[in-house]
Amino acid sequence: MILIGFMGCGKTTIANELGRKLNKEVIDLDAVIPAIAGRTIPEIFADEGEAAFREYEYRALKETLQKDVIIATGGGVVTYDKSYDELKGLSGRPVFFLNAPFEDLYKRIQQDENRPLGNQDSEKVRELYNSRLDKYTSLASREVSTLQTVEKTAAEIIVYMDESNL
Ligand SMILES: Nc1ncnc2c1ncn2[C@@H]1O[C@H](COP(=O)(O)OP(=O)(O)OP(=O)(O)O)[C@@H](O)[C@H]1O
Ligand SMILES: O=C(O)C1=C[C@@H](O)[C@@H](O)[C@H](O)C1
Ligand SMILES: [Mg+2]
Repeated sequence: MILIGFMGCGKTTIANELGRKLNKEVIDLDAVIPAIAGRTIPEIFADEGEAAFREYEYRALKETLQKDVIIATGGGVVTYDKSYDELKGLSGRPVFFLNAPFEDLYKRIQQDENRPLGNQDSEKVRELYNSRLDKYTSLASREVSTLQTVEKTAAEIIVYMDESNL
């Protein structure tokens, strides 16, 4: 399964919880990218720019989709057409859009410096969120709120998987 959604929606956290519960390997694209690029996410943004970051992210996505693992994507994966098309073309693999009100997401991402695009003033980040919403929705097999505990979110996803025989 693949988890998508804006920064701070809980993709990494929920993927790890699902991995524990389902005893399945978890791969976070934000961890694969620095391994491919040989530098951290903020370094890639600062030295090579966002376009280069999106290409690394696309390579990380393609490589990881070969494996039967739980995938936590980065918040902006949907903004790059090649990555979007890759996700759109998946069949038989559920894509969960994790979501919460923008104000909650913004609060959650302030404690972390690994998100250069999240460390801007709230109106800029809100614009980014609004510009991505349709893309998350159009890729989603199911939207799940993370305005509930991590355990409840993971349980909701597992019920959906069971009911859909996935
Ligand atoms: N109900 C919740 N579900 C998931 N995460 C939550 C929840 N409440 C608070 N958080 C917190 O939100 C923060 C962001 O979560 P996380 O890093 O999993 O987001 P993400 O979607 O992976 O973001 P990014 O796109 O930047 O990788 C974490 O500190 C997490 O503990
Ligand atoms: O929303 C985004 O554009 C990003 C989210 C993070 O997960 C990282 O992938 C990176 O900071 C970019
Ligand atoms: Mg993450």
